[in-house]
Amino acid sequence: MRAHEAGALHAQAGHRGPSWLHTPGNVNDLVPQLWSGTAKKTAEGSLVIGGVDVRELVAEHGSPAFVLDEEDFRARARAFKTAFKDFDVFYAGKAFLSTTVVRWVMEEGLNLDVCSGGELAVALRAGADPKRLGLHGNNKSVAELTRALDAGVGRIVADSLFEIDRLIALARERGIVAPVMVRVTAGVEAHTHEYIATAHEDQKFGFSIASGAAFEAVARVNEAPELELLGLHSHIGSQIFDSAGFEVAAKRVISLHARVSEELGVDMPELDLGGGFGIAYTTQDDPSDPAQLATELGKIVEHECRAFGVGVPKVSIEPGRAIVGPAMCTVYSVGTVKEVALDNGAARTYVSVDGGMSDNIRAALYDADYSCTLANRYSDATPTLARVVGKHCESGDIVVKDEFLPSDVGPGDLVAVPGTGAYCRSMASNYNHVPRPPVIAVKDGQTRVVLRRETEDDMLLLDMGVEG
Ligand SMILES: Cc1ncc(COP(=O)(O)O)c(C=O)c1O
Ligand SMILES: N[C@@H](CCCC[NH3+])C(=O)O
Repeated sequence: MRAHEAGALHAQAGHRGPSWLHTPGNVNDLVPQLWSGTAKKTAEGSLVIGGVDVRELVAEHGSPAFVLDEEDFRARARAFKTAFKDFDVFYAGKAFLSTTVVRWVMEEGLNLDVCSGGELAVALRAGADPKRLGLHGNNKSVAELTRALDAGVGRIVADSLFEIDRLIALARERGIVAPVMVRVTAGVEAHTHEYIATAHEDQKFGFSIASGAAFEAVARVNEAPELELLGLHSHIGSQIFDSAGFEVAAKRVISLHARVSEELGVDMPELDLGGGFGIAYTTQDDPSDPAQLATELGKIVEHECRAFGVGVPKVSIEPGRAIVGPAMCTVYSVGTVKEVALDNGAARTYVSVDGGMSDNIRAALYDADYSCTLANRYSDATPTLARVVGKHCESGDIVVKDEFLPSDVGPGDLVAVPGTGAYCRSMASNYNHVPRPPVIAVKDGQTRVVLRRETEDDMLLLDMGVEG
């Protein structure tokens, strides 16, 4: 099919014709930048990742399933570690965490950022060195803080005055000095979805630099003998492509760093610029690679430190999505297909799969875009503009808003969605009592269950009304 015919197809579907879609001509091919490094299509059209054919993976483990490309995950972690050689790199576990992943992160020489007692428990259970852990959160409980202090976590990122007081009290009780960073808000409007931007003034995280609250918090930590002031922490948001936001944030954060040095006489040894580096969900997204990011961030920090006349502290970053996002895809089975007439006389093909918003809430929550491919066979049927939807009792249960799929897609086919490693399994729910899918690592033709599939029995175990 030619481009003008593709345009006609868009028009037919009443669609404004987004340029990120696969062109119908390559509907059987993968768009390499959206997939993990080892993903490829066989001549028969089936998707192979880590040397494992997803048809066999589904035959053994069922669907839906998250497929985690171990080599790709490790390569991305290593790329950050290598590029940011003068920085510390903390993998942000909120994107996806399991004990296996903690071990990979540690083996690749990265540190780990956790943001709850649960994530901390996974890290400790995996045998992570507590000194290489950082604990975040705007409302950490006393139990979480206690556990972190008792474990000897390397840094606790303080987010409120109440928490600073709690840390002082807990450290005093234990006769220890707690290592603390102070989370600040730089007042940056990051160019991302409102719900995943975190450095504008009107939100719950951190202490405002502009209002003076951040300086007061730093002074409070500094004067407490029970606390060791490590430095400032700033995270401007997630899925960000433009380094301008980091630049503005770094300027404001380093200005505060310099003020602390001048007025309190303290040279804080560390500075954390957070995570947030965007990935390609569609061909419209053009992310920077770690080497570019490292060069840009390194220059920004050096320039600002020189401008403010302070030494360059040890800088750290916290990428989550950029490491695990592209390393995983989700494989679904198609259950049913419907052609639905639109008001304008056009039609839309709804392809229903066996998962949905319970394993990927991002389309419903952030209007996120994804792409997909037919994963079990080659098809030379005419491409049709399809919407991939889940099985939940909710019309917003959309997995992929628009994608070309062969028009003969039907029950029993497999559809794979790339880029689902970050904030999909980790934000999964049991909505409609649909069990959460497993995460299956693949490497060198072998599969390894990283998280097993949830069962109905797992869910019923919580139901105290169950008799017998
Ligand atoms: C404090 C902090 N660090 C790191 C991250 C990881 O962000 P991303 O996965 O976008 O790299 C987040 C999440 O947005 C965060 O809140
Ligand atoms: N959960 C968000 C990212 C923000 C998470 C951490 N602050 C997403 O899926 O994009």
